[in-house]
Amino acid sequence: MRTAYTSDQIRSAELALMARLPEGTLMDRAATGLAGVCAHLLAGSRGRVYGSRVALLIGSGDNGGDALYAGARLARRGARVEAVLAGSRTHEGGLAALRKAGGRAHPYDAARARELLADADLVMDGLVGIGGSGPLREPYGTLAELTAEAGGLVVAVDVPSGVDASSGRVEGPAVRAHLTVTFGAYKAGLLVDPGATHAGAVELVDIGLGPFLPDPEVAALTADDVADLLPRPGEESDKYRRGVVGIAAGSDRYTGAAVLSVGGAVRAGAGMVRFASSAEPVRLVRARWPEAITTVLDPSLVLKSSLDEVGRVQAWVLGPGLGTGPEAHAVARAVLSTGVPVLVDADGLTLVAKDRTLLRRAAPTVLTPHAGELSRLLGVPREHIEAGRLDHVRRAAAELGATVLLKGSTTLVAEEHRPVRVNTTGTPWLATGGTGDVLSGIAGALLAAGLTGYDAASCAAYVHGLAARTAAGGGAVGRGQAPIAALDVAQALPEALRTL
Ligand SMILES: NC(=O)C1=CN([C@@H]2O[C@H](COP(=O)(O)OP(=O)(O)OC[C@H]3O[C@@H](n4cnc5c(N)ncnc54)[C@H](O)[C@@H]3O)[C@@H](O)[C@H]2O)[C@@H](O)CC1
Ligand SMILES: [K+]
Repeated sequence: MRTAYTSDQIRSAELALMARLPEGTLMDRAATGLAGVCAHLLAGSRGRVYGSRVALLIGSGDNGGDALYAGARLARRGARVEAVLAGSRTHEGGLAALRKAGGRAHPYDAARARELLADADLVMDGLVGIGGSGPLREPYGTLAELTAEAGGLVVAVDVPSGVDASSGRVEGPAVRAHLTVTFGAYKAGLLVDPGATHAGAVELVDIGLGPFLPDPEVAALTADDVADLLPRPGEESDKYRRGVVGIAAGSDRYTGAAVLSVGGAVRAGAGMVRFASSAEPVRLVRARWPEAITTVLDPSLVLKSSLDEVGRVQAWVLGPGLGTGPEAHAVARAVLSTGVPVLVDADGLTLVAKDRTLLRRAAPTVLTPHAGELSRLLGVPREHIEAGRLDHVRRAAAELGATVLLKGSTTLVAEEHRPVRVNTTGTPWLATGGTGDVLSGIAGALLAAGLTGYDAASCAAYVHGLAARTAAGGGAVGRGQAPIAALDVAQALPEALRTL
């Protein structure tokens, strides 16, 4: 499990550790690690550190101090290191070390800074770290924007300046780094968008904080964690014990979502899929997934809130392509009044946004909105959700009394009193119609197998992202990949699952 923390949590741990160590030890560890990573990068891009050009952007706090000491180490190895002093003050020890090692420092000047950045093989962003708050003030904002024109690699020190370390929020200009070298522990804002995108790859330098860290605010499952959580059939398993998932999806108008959701469930290993809908989606699901047991729902029975004709299930998926009219509402009421876990997606979310009483139930509920759907559920503008994904997914879980999986470039899963789980798999190719329907089926199959809502949602997100990468051609994004269709993701599930 990769764990991540807020700035306050890191700061308290640092204070506890610092009290046990001689002054300057932590900064020395941080700067040594930072210089090592930068030297490695320079050796990779230029062949050697000697003679390479390094620009340092230095703010007034200890983040600048880290960059200055690391710059001094690179200068001692023959790099030409020049620092732009942007703050009202500068870390004295760091500045002295840089000068002693032959590095140079200049007061901020926009034209000069632009030249330095354009010429540098590597830019170190030491403007602000975990001490930053609010949008970057000048001249930091301008410098952050200038890093976009930098000719070489941009390395953020601890946190990309302009990114809120605790939440990943970005308000105004912010550094976009190729790599962020972070100290002691991951900051939550490095794993959650938009912060995660600004951070680029993240490298952790151990400074000994481990024993002093509290419970994390954010966690990311690794492949091993997911492999441990995924159900595997035993000798005495049969299709019922492996989990029967009911899927109430599709309508005569929207049929594809049903086929995709059923596909996700079948391929993710459901013991059995029971599909209930109107005649046309049932016909199409039978044609595409003969494994599914189908029922054409009789509207009069649904209006009486009876789903007995469908047969027993251990969990329901409700919503993809269901429509939002009175009949869909009746289906939603019938499904949500059962005593089994229910995953609500797509049109199901629109229905519960209009009628929150549907969510008054004792069994677990998992909601899987994207930002637009969450905006309707919470009555908050979509832009606010996008800018503060971590805060809003937490709020939704508390307010709606459900496990909430917020889809997007970094998918988040929140449940009250648990760390928010952030998904690390996936690919930008996933941003295509129907992939969410496949996800609903995967998560439904895992719920039916007995995973908690929290584990089912986070494992489903992981496996879905992995299958998407597999379908696209491997890796996150880059050459050698091709666009994918939603059904490709369902089809790639077995190959992806075999790697776990
Ligand atoms: N505390 C520790 O034990 C360690 C801290 N380290 C480094 O120290 C950093 C934290 O240092 P500090 O607490 O000095 O804080 P920072 O250096 O992160 O930033 C604080 C300074 O930035 C200014 N500032 C804050 N928000 C701003 C904004 N929006 N625009 C412009 N200026 C802004 C503040 O006025 C203050 O001068 C960490 O991120 C890490 O890089 C490391 O050396 C490891 C050990
Ligand atoms: K920084």
